[in-house]
Amino acid sequence: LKLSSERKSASSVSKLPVPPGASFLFGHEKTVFYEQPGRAFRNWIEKCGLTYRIKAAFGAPDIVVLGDPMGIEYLTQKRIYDYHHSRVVRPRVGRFLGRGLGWVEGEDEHKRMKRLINPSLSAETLRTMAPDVRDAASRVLNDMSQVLEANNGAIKNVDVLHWTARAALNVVGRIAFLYDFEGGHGEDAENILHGRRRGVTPMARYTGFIFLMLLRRFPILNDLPIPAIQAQAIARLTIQNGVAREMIRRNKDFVDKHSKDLLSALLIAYSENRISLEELNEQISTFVMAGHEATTLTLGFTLWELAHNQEVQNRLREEIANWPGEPTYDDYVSGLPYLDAVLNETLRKYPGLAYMERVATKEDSIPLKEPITLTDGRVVNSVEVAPGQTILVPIIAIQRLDSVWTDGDTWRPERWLGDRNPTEKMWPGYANLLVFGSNGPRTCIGAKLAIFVYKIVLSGLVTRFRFEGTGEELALGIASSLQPWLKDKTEMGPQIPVHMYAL
Ligand code: HEM
Repeated sequence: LKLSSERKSASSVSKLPVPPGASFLFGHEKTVFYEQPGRAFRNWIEKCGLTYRIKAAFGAPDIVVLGDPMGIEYLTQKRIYDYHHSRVVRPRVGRFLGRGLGWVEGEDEHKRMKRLINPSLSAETLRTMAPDVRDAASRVLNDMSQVLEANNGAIKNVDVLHWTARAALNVVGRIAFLYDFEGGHGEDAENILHGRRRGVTPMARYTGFIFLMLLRRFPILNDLPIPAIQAQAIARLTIQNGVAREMIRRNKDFVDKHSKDLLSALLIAYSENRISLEELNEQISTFVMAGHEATTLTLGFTLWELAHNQEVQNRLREEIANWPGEPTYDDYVSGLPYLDAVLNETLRKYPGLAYMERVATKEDSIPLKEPITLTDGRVVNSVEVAPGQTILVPIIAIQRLDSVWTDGDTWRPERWLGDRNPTEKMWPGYANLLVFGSNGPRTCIGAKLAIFVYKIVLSGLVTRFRFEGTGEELALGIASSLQPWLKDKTEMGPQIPVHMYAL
């Protein structure tokens, strides 16, 4: 008792500014959920500053909303091992991806897994894989060309996620797992992609609010056989019960010790008893899922924006078409500035992980760059938190702040060219965004691969095809990752419709 009251008095959370409008039952969380992703947090940043607290639903303890760049840097780079995934997020990561690198907690275990996987996703390895990435992407692009040819060069209202998912899965299968997903049209690929779709159906979203709130309050619900929760596991189980076993069966006796791909690295570790069969399976599902999903959506959002910005589309096509020969890995990293601007702008406006949520395991003092005025009038430049404190980094809100980006909701790649306003360089992380995390130990390990695959696939798409808008409107939502639904047609599931023409 003594300990807990000491901790309580050390925390300054109850004195943080709090926005108006909390409901008795749902706190601020209902507003967060029903507005477009990030919108509520942006409004509250304008009222309360970069760091404040919100009331949680069902009387759960207040949540600290941390938008301060120094605070985020401190938490994610210096102290990330003291801030764990919450009891809501962690089971969800386990269900969607598996109990692999994204799920593990504890510095030693996490570092051990990272050491095992890092070499397979390094720039050095990716450099050698360029021909395979190109080849695996071409397989899907060729399929698209054929479908267009069969339709006299034009397809109206095509869901581009159908194709970007197949491209991303086909590439990750080939280069990370020596596995042929048959252009994303094989039975395995269909099962994984179909399973994933079921996991993020609008059903999952609309039952989602009450669920999420109840889960926060009663994490034990995670273990009950609730359909919307179980649906999140379908794609992972498809992998673990089929594809992963097949990958292991085919390759375990022929591992090339010099091979740099992820499957070989995992199989070598397994054969040397450094990892268990269970871990092998969990890592495979983690990397098949994480390896294609966010890339699929980022490519999809890009095509949506290009379809609505013909000038950008033409300029991008021109830059790529004018490149002599095939760009190498390094050319893709730094030689095509407009392609890079299109990528950054899409990552800024549509971060796959819209909100990052962590829970303090220790008492801590989080330093802040922007001082805050507490409700007792004191001006401070740190937040004192107690163990168990939930902290939410509103990534999508930060990346769209008008005070930083001027027109935060506008997709405008040009903003990335030339000198940028210094305020745009405030946040730590890739391109001063938080889209891959923020350069700390738990930052996205697949970022280089994702960027490379994105650039190769997008280059192929815009040099072969032209995209136009359909007149539909997108309504973004969150089902663990940022999802595109169609306005007033959410029951149709996530999709990005465009008209597509052969060039
Ligand atoms: C555009 C594509 C991608 C985006 C936006 C993205 C975003 C992120 C973010 C924000 C995190 C940090 C999560 C956190 O700290 O809570 C993360 C972690 C992770 N990502 Fe990615 N990711 C992408 C692509 C990939 C790819 C291609 C792979 C695999 C090849 C991958 C594998 C992972 C893994 C395993 C983690 C967990 C890392 C750890 O906890 O140490 N991601 N990703």
